[in-house]
Amino acid sequence: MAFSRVRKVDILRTAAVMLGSLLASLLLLHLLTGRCTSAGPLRTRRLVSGSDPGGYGAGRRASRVLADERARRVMEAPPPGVEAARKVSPRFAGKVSPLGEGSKQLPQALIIGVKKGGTRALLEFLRVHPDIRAVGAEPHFFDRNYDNGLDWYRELMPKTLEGQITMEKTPSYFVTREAPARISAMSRDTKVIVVVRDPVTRAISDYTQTLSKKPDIPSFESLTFKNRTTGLIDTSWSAIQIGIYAKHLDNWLQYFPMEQILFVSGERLISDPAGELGRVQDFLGLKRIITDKHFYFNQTKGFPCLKKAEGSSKPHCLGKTKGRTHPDIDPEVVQRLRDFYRPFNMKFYQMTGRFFGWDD
Ligand SMILES: Nc1ncnc2c1ncn2[C@@H]1O[C@H](COP(=O)(O)OS(=O)(=O)O)[C@@H](OP(=O)(O)O)[C@H]1O
Repeated sequence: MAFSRVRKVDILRTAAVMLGSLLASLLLLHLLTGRCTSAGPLRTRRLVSGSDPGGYGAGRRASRVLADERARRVMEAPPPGVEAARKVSPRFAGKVSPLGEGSKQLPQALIIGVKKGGTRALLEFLRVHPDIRAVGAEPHFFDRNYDNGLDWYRELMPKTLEGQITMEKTPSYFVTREAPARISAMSRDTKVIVVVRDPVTRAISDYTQTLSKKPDIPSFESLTFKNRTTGLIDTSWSAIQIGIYAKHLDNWLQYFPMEQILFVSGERLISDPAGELGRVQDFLGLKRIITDKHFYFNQTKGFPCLKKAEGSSKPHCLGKTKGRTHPDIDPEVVQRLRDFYRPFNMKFYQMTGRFFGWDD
């Protein structure tokens, strides 16, 4: 009797110990799972904007960590059937390479204009940033090639790692009526950047480019006016039309809030490239990696150049077609154009909240 009571106590004690350790294991398992889930996706911004003051090194290290993260995600990817069943937004539908070197994404940021504003300089400078990947040529997707479809467009893009920003520049988007609606249909979150320049110098620069291709065109002065004697400006001439920034911006504001549009001063991009690049990096949510250390002023070219271009250790200035000598234009015509643009410029300063100083 006594013996069987002892046995019963033993059995109960053993059962209690087993139950206890089972509960402890369950608790441990719960804690571990909870921890993994709450870690969530690795955010690039946190990685690149950490306190490591390593400049380029920090950015590259961040990209390496991101590559590891990408590899981990590929390893953890659900079976193909499960993934296919998920509704994937077009932006993230790029194929992931089995080697983990990235995938093509639709751009999250675009340089939309203006023609002759300094768009090439801005893109070349931005490409130095380790978290920006950009296509070199102008895709002209939202104006000329829209019928080719988003898959065609995505295919043009360079591969990116998680957290890197894909960009392209096509300066004609700013003046293309359909562009904002189309870009918004791709993604309402797209960030757009407009490099603006004094509309009078911009018009002359535009004309200089056309003249270099077709030396027989009429003079700038004669193209400017519908009727020179009455002084009526020909606003249908694209060189003039493009500079009515307030009008084009109105169209963009139908689709994008002002916070998603950044205006870069084409003049300051030349006089203080690092300053303007600082604003652009902030706008894109990137660490300010491109600083004045990256530029030098090339006296022969008369423009700022990169000490090291993207993927090279050599200094790099833009090509011969950037920074052309402009023909002399009749000062009276220049003055007439200044008078013409002044009210539009004032409206544009008001709309953007930035004074560009073209009317001093
Ligand atoms: N760093 C640097 N180097 C050379 N050129 C520079 C630079 N920064 C701005 N710019 C100005 O860029 C003007 C050309 O603008 P875009 O690149 O937008 O032209 S285009 O629309 O792509 O044809 C070009 O216009 P032009 O001077 O009339 O040729 C330049 O004034």
